[in-house]
Amino acid sequence: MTKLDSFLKEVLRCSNMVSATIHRKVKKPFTLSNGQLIPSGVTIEILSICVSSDAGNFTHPDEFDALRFYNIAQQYQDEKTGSYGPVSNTEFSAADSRTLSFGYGRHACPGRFLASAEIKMILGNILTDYEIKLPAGVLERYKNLSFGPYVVFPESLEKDLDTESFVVSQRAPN
Ligand code: HEM
Repeated sequence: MTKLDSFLKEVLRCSNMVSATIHRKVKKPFTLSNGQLIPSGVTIEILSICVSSDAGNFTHPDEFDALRFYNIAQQYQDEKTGSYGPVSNTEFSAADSRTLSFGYGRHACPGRFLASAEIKMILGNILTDYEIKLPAGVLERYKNLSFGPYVVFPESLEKDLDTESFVVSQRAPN
């Protein structure tokens, strides 16, 4: 399960549905350390995609590494107890300042634990009951398209999703 956790966290790090999270309406004006005034009434947001792809946070941040967080967690594992300790933040459902996938701090997503459990149940069923493969001749995943702050399927893929993009067949019962 720790490897699935790592895989899911890396999927959100690399292919989040949005490139910006933590939107806030400014109630009182304030000034940044570079002198820029942020007036009241405007909406600000954090470009989380810049945080999660920062080389200061992750080695080779542009690569998809399914075991990235699993390997980070190993560094924090207590040899005696086997637990990973609170500092690793490598669980899929952790609100993590290096990815911001679920936000961070007081307003971090409260639904992340439910989302994590649901996604794992769905994936568990798919992996148990189905064979999944790319269509013949296709060797890599389609490229994400960005539309404003949103990451969307390429238009052609939406049409083909059921038939061609993933060849899915149900396993015969044992
Ligand atoms: C993979 C699935 C999900 C992702 C990636 C996600 C991500 C986020 C993000 C980035 C925020 C903004 C945090 C902020 O502004 O600081 C948020 C807030 C929130 N999410 Fe989720 N979320 C997911 C699933 C869910 C589910 C399943 C629920 C409810 C059952 C939920 C309920 C909420 C609520 C109520 C807030 C507002 C929290 C607040 O403002 O205090 N989310 N979520």
